[in-house]
Amino acid sequence: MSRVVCFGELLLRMSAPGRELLLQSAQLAVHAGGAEANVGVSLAHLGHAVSVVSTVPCNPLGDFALGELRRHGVDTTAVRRSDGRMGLYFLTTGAVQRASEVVYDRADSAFANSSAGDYDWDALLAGADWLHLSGVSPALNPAMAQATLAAARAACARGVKVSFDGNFRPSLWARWQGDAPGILRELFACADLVFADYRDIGVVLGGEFEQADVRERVDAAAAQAFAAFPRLQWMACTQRTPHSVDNHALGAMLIGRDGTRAMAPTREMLGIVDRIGGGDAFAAGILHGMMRGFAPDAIVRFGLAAGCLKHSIPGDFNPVSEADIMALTGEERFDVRR
Ligand SMILES: Nc1ncnc2c1ncn2[C@@H]1O[C@H](COP(=O)(O)OP(=O)(O)O)[C@@H](O)[C@H]1O
Ligand SMILES: O=C(O)C(=O)C[C@H](O)[C@H](O)COP(=O)(O)O
Repeated sequence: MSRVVCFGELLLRMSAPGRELLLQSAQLAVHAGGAEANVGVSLAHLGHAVSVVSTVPCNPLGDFALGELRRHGVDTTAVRRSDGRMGLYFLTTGAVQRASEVVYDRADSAFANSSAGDYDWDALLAGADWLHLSGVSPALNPAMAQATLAAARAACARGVKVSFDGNFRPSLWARWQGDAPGILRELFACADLVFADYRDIGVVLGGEFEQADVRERVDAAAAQAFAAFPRLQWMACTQRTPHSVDNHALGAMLIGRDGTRAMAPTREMLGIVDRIGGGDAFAAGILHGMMRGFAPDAIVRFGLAAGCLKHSIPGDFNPVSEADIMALTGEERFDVRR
């Protein structure tokens, strides 16, 4: 069991029922989420000691979010409570030719209005093996960009490994015209492991990757990332091919500075239930494989299977066990397990 600290915004997802348009009927389903918390919930189900560091408002919405994390075995004692509002996002799930859509309603949330000085990383990182961060937090505003950097630098300074998920959100950066490449470069420089593909590396280092094969683009991007960021050891990413809104193929790669190149065979996912959080479930699967000392091929197969399972589960979280994921990597069986 490892000890993992996840820093980021807790969100509530408000979603239209089934495949309805947003507010087509006067109902919304509510789920707790947020990129880094999603990773934390997965890792707690995989047996790790996880604590989430964040800020939520002192109101019933903040209580709900914390209750959901606790229900999934995540330690919430390091979550600050403050004035302000809960970050929300509204999800309309697509169907047929209509794509899914996310509308954020998170400006001036209690988390977005916190700052670097609110988090005592000496205490928060004591005994931690990994700190997990994502590109969502620095995209919120200048203070959160600094707070995320402070967390990453504190972990580096204390010998805590840093896992950083690119999670590029152009609409958040555009709200304040933040210098995404400059800030993300500083975060990548602190990371041991990044979840990023050639598009993320294109944003961070500039330039485009035009190789015909997507995996060759990832290889080229990884080579540039290892050259630019001496601390970086691993880059992992999925390759998604949407055949339609509900039917995607998902493959995955794990590339190491030492020349390791592991690929998981592509999985066809037909009749996707909910893809939001699939990337976070993948990230948690990769982290789990690394923390358990799996071989690179097994790590990437485990991560991909975790991400695929998430596509079958409504809500942001992927509350599945190691055995659930192993059942998929090992047997390729889809009948009832009895
Ligand atoms: N517009 C974009 N520019 C650069 N990178 C992007 C953009 N959109 C997504 N990405 C990156 O591509 C990767 C895959 O994203 P996505 O397709 O949303 O997959 P998933 O849901 O599996 O995480 C992520 O690392 C994300 O940061
Ligand atoms: O956008 C944000 O700020 C969020 O945190 C909301 C989402 O829950 C995660 O981002 C899911 O991300 P994927 O796993 O890539 O689908």
